[in-house]
Formats: sequence, structure tokens, C-alpha cells
Amino acid sequence: MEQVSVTPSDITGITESLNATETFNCGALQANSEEKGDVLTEEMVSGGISHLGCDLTGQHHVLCSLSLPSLNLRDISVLCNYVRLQKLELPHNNIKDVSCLSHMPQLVILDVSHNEISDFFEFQPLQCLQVANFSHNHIPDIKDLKGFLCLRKLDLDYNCLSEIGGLEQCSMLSHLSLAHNKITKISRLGRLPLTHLCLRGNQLKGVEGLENLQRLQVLDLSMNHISTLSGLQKLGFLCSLNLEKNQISKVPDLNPVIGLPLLMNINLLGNPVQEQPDYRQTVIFLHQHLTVLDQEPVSVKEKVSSVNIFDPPMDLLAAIDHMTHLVYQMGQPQVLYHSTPPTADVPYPMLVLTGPEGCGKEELVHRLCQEFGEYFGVGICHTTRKANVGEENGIDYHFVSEEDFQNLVRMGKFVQTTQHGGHLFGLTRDAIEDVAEEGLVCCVHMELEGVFSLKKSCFEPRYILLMPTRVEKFVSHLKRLKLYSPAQIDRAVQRVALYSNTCEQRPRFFDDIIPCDDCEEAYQTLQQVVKDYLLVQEEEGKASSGLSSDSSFTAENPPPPPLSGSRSETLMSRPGSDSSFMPRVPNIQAELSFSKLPTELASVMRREQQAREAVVGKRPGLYSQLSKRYKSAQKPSSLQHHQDPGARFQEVSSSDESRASSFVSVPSPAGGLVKPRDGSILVQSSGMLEDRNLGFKAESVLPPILTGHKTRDVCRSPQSPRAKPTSPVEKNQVANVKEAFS
Ligand SMILES: Nc1ncnc2c1ncn2[C@@H]1O[C@H](COP(=O)(O)OP(=O)(O)OP(=O)(O)O)[C@@H](O)[C@H]1O
Repeated sequence: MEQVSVTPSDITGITESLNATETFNCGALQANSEEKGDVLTEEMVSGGISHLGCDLTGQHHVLCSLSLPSLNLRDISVLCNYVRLQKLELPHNNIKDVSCLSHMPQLVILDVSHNEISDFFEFQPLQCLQVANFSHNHIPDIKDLKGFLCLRKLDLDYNCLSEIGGLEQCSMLSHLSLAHNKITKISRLGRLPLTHLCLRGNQLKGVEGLENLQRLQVLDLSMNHISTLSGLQKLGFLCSLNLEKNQISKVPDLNPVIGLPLLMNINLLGNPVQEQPDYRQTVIFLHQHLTVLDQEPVSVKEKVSSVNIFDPPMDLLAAIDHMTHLVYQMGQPQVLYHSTPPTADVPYPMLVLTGPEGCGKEELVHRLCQEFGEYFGVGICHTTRKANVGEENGIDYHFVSEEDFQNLVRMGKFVQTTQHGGHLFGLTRDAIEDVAEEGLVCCVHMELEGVFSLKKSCFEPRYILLMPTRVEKFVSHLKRLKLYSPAQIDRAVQRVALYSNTCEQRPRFFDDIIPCDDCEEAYQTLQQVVKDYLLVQEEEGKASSGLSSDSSFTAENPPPPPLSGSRSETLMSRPGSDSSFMPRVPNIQAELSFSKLPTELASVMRREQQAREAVVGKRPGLYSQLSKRYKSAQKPSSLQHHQDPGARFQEVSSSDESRASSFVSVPSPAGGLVKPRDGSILVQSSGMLEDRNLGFKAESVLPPILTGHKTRDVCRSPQSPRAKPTSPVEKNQVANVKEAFS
């Protein structure tokens, strides 16, 4: 094809030259430059020119792009005539003088990289220039670029710059690259709208001077001598930070960038901090947004394991705690306790008061156990903390040394342990057993961690949360006690949120919530809750003497089912309680009721009524039948006898159907269990079972609460201070307690 030579006069309005320019022939140009030395000629220009487009006025067609790379050009003065060029690429030449650029007011893109330029921007301001590449030259400093109004991207890599300046007026500059210069300090970047800044390979020791670059997204500070990142904490849009080969030595040095919300990529390769133990996990834990660290993607697994190491969730801690105690406990001789659940369905009844430190739960536990001493006993925990004034060993806690505590752990004594405020707390099986032996419900107080752990165990207590609803009141209450340091008060206040979050995130985690701003009021409410559980609410109306009313629930006059009162509903909507601080707790009963159709509810009520009647002996047939079905499904073997004392018990007692039926736990519609209420049946069966030795221990094998009350009511010697005749009312109440807490 014929080579077309383009002169400056041809540039405007030439359309027919389009084909010619598209056949840019580099070989021909090189030959031409060799002939003419290092001077750019018009022939060479016509060979390198391309792209027909419109000029900036939009009125003329022009050939607006010239590319002449690697031609050893030194003199490009001929370009003075090409006034409508918009894109000029002259990389890899020997150009020193670019003053001809002053004649190209429409120039938008300029690449004069890899040349011999030492005078920076020695030409008239180009108002349209947007992209300028002056990398790989010999420029010693940046002159004032005031007139370059549209400059967006400036590349000055591999020059001899020792400081930054002259760019303050470039109000559109978003990309600036100053890699591999000799810059020792970041200065005069002001409030440039930079989004990308590269300062790789300079001599920086700090990063001051970047704090006002609020739009910065990508920052490359690699290959410097930076040891501190102070100043970067304000860069809220930063997404990528390259700190490769610097002097960051400790994880805390990263603090200024930890928490930058959009920072997802950090490169710390070649920094001393990498030698720190658990370095990667620590950084990933501290900066959970990271998707890439040290050029390696951060996996979800890494994130989860870092959280599990440095801030394990309560569930995990509880699982570990439970597993530890279970393993130690399995190493010990297995005995059957009074509190051993006879079957998975019949837990030993327990009540746990929980809430933040200082909310008074310990006091409430003791008051409750004093007032309702016939039903509740305090489960006394172990602790390694010192006894406060007025506290007694064996009453408030078992105060033990850390060594003793650890020994107890290794002996498999604990059901759960927790570390709180630098001290260890734990509930032993023996502590529960001491109460169970008395035939009482075990009542304990503990922090949330303890609750999580206890929930993993075989016990299924009722959990009541005591919740401060007004921060100021809670704080002043803690101050008044004079037992807590300011730090402890802060911790207690912070933990209130932990409790309320748990309520919100885990519906039904707690069975009840009681506001505890006022200790007296809290106790009144607790009393009411407990009475509800004991089903004596209605009784109270009839007899002012509290629990020991003469009238009792009978088959004809059955007590309301547990939880069927509206107390929890009224509690949740207590007037005056600060709902912003008070977590919302679903009313379980209401939910249950609302989820059922009226006919379903009616059926449920009917079955419950039948169950009650059957339990008191009015309709034995139904439960005999249930018992039979249970028995035939079990197909008991001698092995099973040993594994499941409850099954054995049922088989043994099934010789008398109606009696056996009285001991079978029947799932109630409310999700609880309907249990025998006829005291005489308890007495007979308990006596019968006491005669049998199952080979575990010379003790009767009964559902624990039955045994307990049995012991209290019947089996104790007359000398025993607790032994006393059991009235029908009391028997009823005992059954109610069992039902309520199981
Ligand atoms: N076994 C346990 N597991 C978990 N937490 C426990 C256990 N035993 C006690 N705690 C809890 O440890 C915390 C610290 O106990 P301490 O007796 O020092 O508190 P307190 O100041 O008396 O608090 P409060 O007035 O709420 O009872 C309390 O919240 C207590 O309920």
C-alpha cells in the first residue's frame, strides 16, 4: 500500500488519509530515523500518526494521535506544527527538550517516559492535559502545575525527586505515582482529591502528610523505612495498603489502620512484624474486614479460627468447659446421684439466677431459699476469690486456692467453671447433690458464661435473668456498695449489653427476666415468679398465710398449668421499665397459645385435664396404657437395666399397672411433664424401691426429686429435723414444684 505523507496542513479535514495512517509501519519509520539521525521529521510523523477523530471544538475531523516509541529521537521540534494533537506517545527515546508541547493546546494524553528530560513541564500550561507520564527521566523537582487544570493522572516514577510540591492547584489530580525517587518526607499534598498514591521505593520513615487525603483508596508505601503508621487513621476510604519491605515491627504498630472500615488488602511482606508469634491470626482477628493479607486471600476458616483463638464465643467456651469436665468426670468411678436424671425427659429441678455482676442475684438466691426453704436450697459454688467482709466459707462460696480448684477440676468434680474478673468460679456436682439429697430444688446464681456452660450439661434449670434497666441507677448502686473499683463498675455496665444482646439474639434463652433496679421490687417479682412456678398463686388469694393453705388442688379443682398465667406478659410490659435498656423477651406461653387453633387448644386442655385426673388416680387406665406401650417399645434387657435406671424402675413397678402409671412421666401439652401427685403412691413405690439394690450404690433408684421429697417426707428417721408428716396440700405442692422445674 502506498505510504501517505501527512503535513501539518493536511491534518484538518483529511479523511482520505485514514487508511494510510492505519497502516502505520514501524519498520519504515525506524529506517527513516536512522537515515535522518535523531531528528523527528514530517515523514516520520506521518508514519506514526493515527486515529481520525474530532478536534475539541467538534467541528473538524483531525488525525489526533501520534505514537513514535523507541526511535532514539532527540529533537522533536517539528511537532510545533501539529497543534491539534490530542494524544502523543514518545516513550523510549532520547528526548531532552519538550518545549514544543506548548503548541499543542488540545493535548489530552502525553507519554514521554524513558527519555532524558530533566526540566519538568518546561512548556506552557496545557489546559486539556489529563494524563502525563514522565517516568524514567531525570527530573529533580516538580514545578508549579497551576495551569494544568484537568490533570488527573501524573506518573513521575524513577526520577530524581527529593520532595513533593507544585501540585496543590491540581484540583482534579486523582492518581499520583512518585515511585523510586528520593523523597524523604510527604509534604504539600494538601487536600488533593487523590484516590491512588504510589510512593514505593523512596526514603520515607513516617507517613505524616497524608492525613488530609480523605479520598485515598489505594496507597503504596512499599520499600521505604516506615515504622509507624500514625496519620493513616483518618483515611476512611482506604481499601488497599501496601507496606511491603518496611520496618513495621509490632502488631500494635498497625493500630492506626485497624478499624478502617473499607481496608481489605494489607501487604506486610518483608516487615519484622511477620516474625511475631501468631502474626497472621492476630492481624486477621484485629481486622476482620481483610480479604487479602500479604498477597494471600484470607479464608473464612482463618477468620473463624482467629476469633476462636482471641475472642472465643460463649458457645465455644461453654462447649470446651463442658467437654473438659465431662472427660475428667468420666475418669472417675461412676455413681448414681440423687440429682442424676432418671431419663432424658426428667431433669433434676434447678433454678438459676443470672445477671451482671452486682445486680444482687446472690442476695436474692439466699432470700429465696430462706423464704421457700421447703422447696429450695442454695447450691454453693467454689471460687478462688478471697472472701469479702461478712462472707462465710461454705455459705456464700467454698473459698479455695487456685491449686485446690484445679485439683477439683482434675478430679472431675465440676459441672461447670468460669473465669470472671480474674477469679475462677465453679459449680460442683456435690454442691448440687447436697441440695438434691435434701429433696430440694437447687438454686444457684451465676454469670452468663456459667449459664452457657450449664446449658450444655445434663441439667435443665429454669433461668431467671436479673436485669438493670437504668444505667445511672445501676452505676450508683454499684458505687454505693463500695465493693467495686471503677474498672469493675465499667465492666459490669458493659456486660449489661451482653445480657440484653443474648436476650435479643436467642429467644427463650432465659425463662424469665426481672428488672432489678430496686432490690426489694426485684425480690417481690421473683417471689411472684417462683409462686407462679409453684402454682400457688391462686391459693394465696384464699389463704393469707401464703403457701400453706388448707385448700389444695384436686382433680375437680386442678391448678392452672405452669406458665399459663399472664405474669410473664405483665412482667414484660411493666410500666416504667425502660424498654431501650430492657431486652425484649417473647412471651413463650402467648406464642404457644397463638400458634394453636382454638380446637387444638381445647384438645390440649382436655388431655391435660385427663392427665391430672389420671395422676391423682381418677383415670388410671389411660396411663397404664401409656406405660405398657412404653414398656413394649423398650424391650428391656439386663444391660438396659444398668444403663437406664429409669427404665428399670418402670419395669419393676409395672407389676401394678395403676401404680406404675403414676410414675411414668407423660409429656404435657405445655411441653413440660405431668408427674404423679398422689402422695400415697409416692410413699408406696419409694418404699418398694428402697428394698432393691441395683448394684450401683446402696440407694434407691428413683427420679431424683421424688426420692428427695420421699426422703424428706417419709424415709427420714423421726429424729431428723426435717422429717415431718406430709399433708395432702404439701404433697400437691411438691408435685407442683417438680412439674414446674422439670
Ligand atoms: N459457678 C459460677 N459460674 C459462673 N458465674 C458464677 C459462678 N459462681 C458465681 N458466679 C458469678 O460470678 C460473679 C462474681 O461473683 P461475686 O460473688 O464476686 O459477685 P457479686 O459482686 O457478689 O455479684 P452479685 O451481687 O451479682 O451476686 C457473680 O456475678 C456471680 O454470680
